[in-house]
This record gives sequence, C-alpha cells and structure tokens, in this order.
Amino acid sequence: MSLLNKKGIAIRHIPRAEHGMIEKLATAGVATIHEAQNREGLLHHGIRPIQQGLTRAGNAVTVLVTPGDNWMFHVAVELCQAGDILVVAPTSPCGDGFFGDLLATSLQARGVVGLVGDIGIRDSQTLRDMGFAVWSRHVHAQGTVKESLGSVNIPIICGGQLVNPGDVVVADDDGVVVVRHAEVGTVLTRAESRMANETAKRERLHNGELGLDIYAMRPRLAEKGLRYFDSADEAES
Ligand SMILES: O=C([O-])CC(=O)C(=O)O
Ligand SMILES: [Mg+2]
Repeated sequence: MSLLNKKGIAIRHIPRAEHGMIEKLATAGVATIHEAQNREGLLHHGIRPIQQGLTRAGNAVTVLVTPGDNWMFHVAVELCQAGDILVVAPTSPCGDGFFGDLLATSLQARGVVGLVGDIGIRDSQTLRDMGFAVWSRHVHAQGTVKESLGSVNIPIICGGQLVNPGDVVVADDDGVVVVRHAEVGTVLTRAESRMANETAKRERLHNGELGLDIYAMRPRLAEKGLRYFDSADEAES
C-alpha cells in the first residue's frame, strides 16, 4: 500500500546515493539535469530560492506537515545524515513560516545541505547570513504550532512532483529538480554527455558561428515560411 501523504509515520532508513555522484549532479545543475531526464522532474516555478548563487544537491529526507504545524521538523532532524536535503510538503497549501534559523542551525549541525519546501519560511536574512540554502514557495513571519502529526520519509508531493525519500534533489538559481534514486547513474551519464556537447557548442558560438548554421536551421525556417526583406518598405509593398 502506498504511504503517500499518510500521517503518523517516521521511517529511519532510506536509500542514499553515493556522495561523488551527488556532487557531479550538483555540477551539472538543474537545467541540464532536467534536459537529461527528458524534461521531467522539475518542481513548480513557485518554489523559489531565498538566496542567489548557491547550488545544493542531496538525498531527500521527506517531511509531510500539517498546515500551521512544524512539529515534524524536529522528528526529521534526528533522522537526517550529512549530505541530506530536507524536502517538505504540507497536506494542504499553507504559507506560514514553518522554518527559520533555529531549525536550520539544527540541520546544519547534522550536515544537511539545504531545505526545499512547498511552504513558507522565516528568518530569511539570517538563513542567508548563515549560508543555509532554502527554496520555498513563501516567505512569511507567521509562527506555527506543535500539535499535529505529519510524517517523515514517506513519498510526498512537493511543488507538484512526487519526491520519494532517498531521491536526489538538486536546487540552484534556476529552480529544483528531483532525480529518482534508481536513475541517478543513468541521468548523470546523460547530463555529462550533454555538458560536453554544450562545451563544444559554446566554443563555436564564442567564435562567432551562428546558431542558424550550427543547427542547420535555414531550410526549416524557409519551410515554415520565414521571408527576408532588405527593408520595411519592401516587406510592405
Ligand atoms: O522555531 C520555529 O517555529 C521556526 C523558526 O522560526 C526557527 O526555526 O527559527
Ligand atoms: Mg526563528
């Protein structure tokens, strides 16, 4: 039976990808990984970085929270290991400030690399100052309580994407992408070949070659009906 969105569960052991693979996925970045997995796995663009210039990748420890209640973060902290990234979703939309610098300090002490949440967070300036990277849908000071159970390390839907505990989540200035645990190796191979291909293209573009020629676009543009004129007068006549 699927544990998706089931409350009252905390799972201790999850699969984790090898650190070296995670580092390489971080180097590839969100856009390349998204392309390498056939444009799948992106979280909704409403999940935004609160900082600029930081890339984070880690094994997802998932947290399901009840709206307005951040109790489960404390359960999650204990189950985190170095190299994990916390991925949080509420059972229904809520922009309250579930997470701030105190919880971030606790996660940082365990080596957690960042947080991705379809939630609100607060203490945003302090989080930036301490270098704890966060991607969230909202920033809001509204406090939360500790009364209701959610779950830790069950499959959740975050930013419209299914995230399983142990999937690798990569986040940078462009957004957030999830890579299935079982697909890490394949996606990495494809991402690396894509990066090599882009390096070659970048060199040619840098040298002034036109995309129109490199990608042999002229016949197709003509086929679609693009016409060139020497002036607006000629086009209007
Ligand atoms: O403690 C809370 O409820 C959330 C917060 O502001 C913090 O972690 O600093
Ligand atoms: Mg706080």
